[in-house]
Amino acid sequence: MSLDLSLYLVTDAALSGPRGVAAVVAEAVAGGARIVQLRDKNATEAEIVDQLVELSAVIAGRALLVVDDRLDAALEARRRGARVDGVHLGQSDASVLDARAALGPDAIVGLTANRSEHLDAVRALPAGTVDYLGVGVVHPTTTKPDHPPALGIEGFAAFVAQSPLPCVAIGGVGLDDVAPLRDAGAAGVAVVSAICAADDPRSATRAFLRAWHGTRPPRVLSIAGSDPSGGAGIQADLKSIAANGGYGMAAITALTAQNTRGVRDVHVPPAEFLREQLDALADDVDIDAVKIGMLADAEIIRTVGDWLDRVRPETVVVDPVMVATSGDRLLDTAAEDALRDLLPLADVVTPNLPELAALAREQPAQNWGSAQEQAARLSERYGVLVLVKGGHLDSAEVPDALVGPDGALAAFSGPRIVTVNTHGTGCSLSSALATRRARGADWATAVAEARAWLRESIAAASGLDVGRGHGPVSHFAGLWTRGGLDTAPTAAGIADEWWQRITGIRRGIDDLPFIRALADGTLPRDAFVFYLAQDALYLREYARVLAAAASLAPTSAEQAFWAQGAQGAIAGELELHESWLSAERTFAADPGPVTNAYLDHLRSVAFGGDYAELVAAVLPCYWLYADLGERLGAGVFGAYALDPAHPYASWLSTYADPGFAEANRRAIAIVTSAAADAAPETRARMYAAFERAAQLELDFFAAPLPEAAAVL
Ligand SMILES: Nc1ncnc2c1ncn2[C@@H]1O[C@H](COP(=O)(O)OP(=O)(O)OP(=O)(O)O)[C@@H](O)[C@H]1O
Ligand SMILES: Cc1ncc(CO)c(N)n1
Ligand SMILES: [Mg+2]
Repeated sequence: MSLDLSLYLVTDAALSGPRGVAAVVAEAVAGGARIVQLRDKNATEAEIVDQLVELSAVIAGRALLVVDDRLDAALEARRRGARVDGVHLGQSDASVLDARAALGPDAIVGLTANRSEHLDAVRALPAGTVDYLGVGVVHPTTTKPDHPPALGIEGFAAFVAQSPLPCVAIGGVGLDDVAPLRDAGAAGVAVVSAICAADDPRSATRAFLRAWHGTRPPRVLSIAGSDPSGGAGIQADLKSIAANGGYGMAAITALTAQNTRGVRDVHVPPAEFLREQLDALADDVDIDAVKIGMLADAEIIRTVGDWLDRVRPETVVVDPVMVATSGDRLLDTAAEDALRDLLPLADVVTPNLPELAALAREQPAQNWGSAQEQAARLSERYGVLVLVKGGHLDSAEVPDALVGPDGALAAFSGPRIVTVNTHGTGCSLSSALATRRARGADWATAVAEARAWLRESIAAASGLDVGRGHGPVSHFAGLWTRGGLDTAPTAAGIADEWWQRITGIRRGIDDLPFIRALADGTLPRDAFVFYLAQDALYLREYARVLAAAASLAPTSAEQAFWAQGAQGAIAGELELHESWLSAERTFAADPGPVTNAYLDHLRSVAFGGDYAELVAAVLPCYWLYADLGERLGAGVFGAYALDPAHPYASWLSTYADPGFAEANRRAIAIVTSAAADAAPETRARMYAAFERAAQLELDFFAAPLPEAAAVL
């Protein structure tokens, strides 16, 4: 193990209290202490040997173990099989030369020093005799009653500047001293009472380490599967960690063949190789946080659990990848049991609703309140915090809650972003959470920060245009924008986003009684004729608006397209209307309130003279009718809609016509290209005009048949 002196624990039996030195050492090492000095001036040689044997077992190779002064005890403990890495000697203790000779070249030999003559003596020694100097006391302390005058931070800095060896600051070191001592050149800080007397030595140790590492990016390890599409798995984890200020590493548990539309195959390398990956890292890198994702089977899960139990990283987040988007369970029973056994080794587990139910061995919660109660039971049972994710709720808001054994500790919510690009959101959230925590945030703050980053990434996902299924989030969108690397969204990405953002409207249209009855032919004739009469009035004005778009078009091709659209609205579609309304009566109806509202919207946008905004406003009429016509013509609403004997077959065939579909594709391309080229604020106005028109399309279909309608 490398000589990491950053957090050097010196034991004190009295301060450790009834729980004992070994318990304090176990917690401090779990908190990240990487070197421990057993120091007990009152113990006998035999007692020191026994303590070294006990501490060696407790530390289990996760930290270096040295003993203060007692060279013989170190040798005896080694003879009894203990791992004792070295000794720390005072100026009046055995000579460092004897210690080096007795312990060998790989041992750790430390020496107390605090005067310039001590440095002269060290310089006179053969190179490699002493590995580090313990320099203090920094402040007056009771743990070393006979200490020399305190150096203070400045005195320590002056001494370090003269020292040929790494210097560990010792004596009265408190949390506030850590950064100044580090900045003064310390190789580490030796802490006694601030950890030995702490109620929670693990947290106290972590606090010292956070103070020592300051803004160094946390080293975050993802233990997960590979997703070649980059949206989930270790690929998403590494991007999420980096985007949230961490240094990402990854040990791969499984290889998947997947894309934005699903998983085709999974290959699971031998668990032993995963162990090799994990040990290789732990032997070399101090890992600040671990995020655990896809673990394919029980053996893989147990391998990770054994490693976690040995290494005890400061932060562990488990994202239980147990249920596929399709709802299929991804793990067999043995693996699910093994995953439950892993939970006590984690700080937080981040299940979505199906995964929460699976872990709790209960039915899926039917509402958000019961989901949080289920999470509290899981938290209580396994001693782990639960970030229950509400993304799968069919609600306009997307809630998440950080839940402990007594219920929600923090609740979060925000409007659902209407998009299909949510592949890997769970992976990304959990990795961001682990990173934010490792940067020093408390859990609730870390969740809030991770959510905010993820929201920004989801919202920007349409700009990536990756795959034709559920696309990935844009992990660096915020950084790209703030760094001037803003990538304008693509036309395809905008089409996807706009279409998704009106999902509610589209579902609303499909659910309308008018549409249902139109599809199955049960729509009363007078209701249909009323709709057609209003539509005729609408189309006559719509044709004028399209002509206005033609007059504003920036290219002749677009001018021709909109002019042709105007002609089609008057000739082609009205032909249908005249067949029902008779030529002389086609425009006889009075425009209803919705007809007026829709035409007012189009006219006001046309009057504004902004071409991009105007073509966005006319697009829903193309897109929603083409979509409806295509699905009716495909039998989505029932095969009867395809029957030539259908009472409204002429309407259905007009909007299922391939020519209309082509015109729609062309209109989408023109509008979304204009949006992609537009400034963000213009793009926002375009979308607003588009969404307003889409809503008016729904209102138009839903317009109730007036009691005394001038039905023709
Ligand atoms: N459409 C959305 N709008 C806003 N936030 C979202 C949306 N979808 C997901 N999120 C955020 O992402 C988090 C995780 O997403 P989700 O609920 O899909 O988890 P998951 O099912 O585990 O994801 P994955 O399939 O990647 O594992 C949610 O808790 C929520 O915070
Ligand atoms: C490798 C991998 N891990 C996690 C998920 C969950 O999104 C996925 N799709 N692929
Ligand atoms: Mg998930």
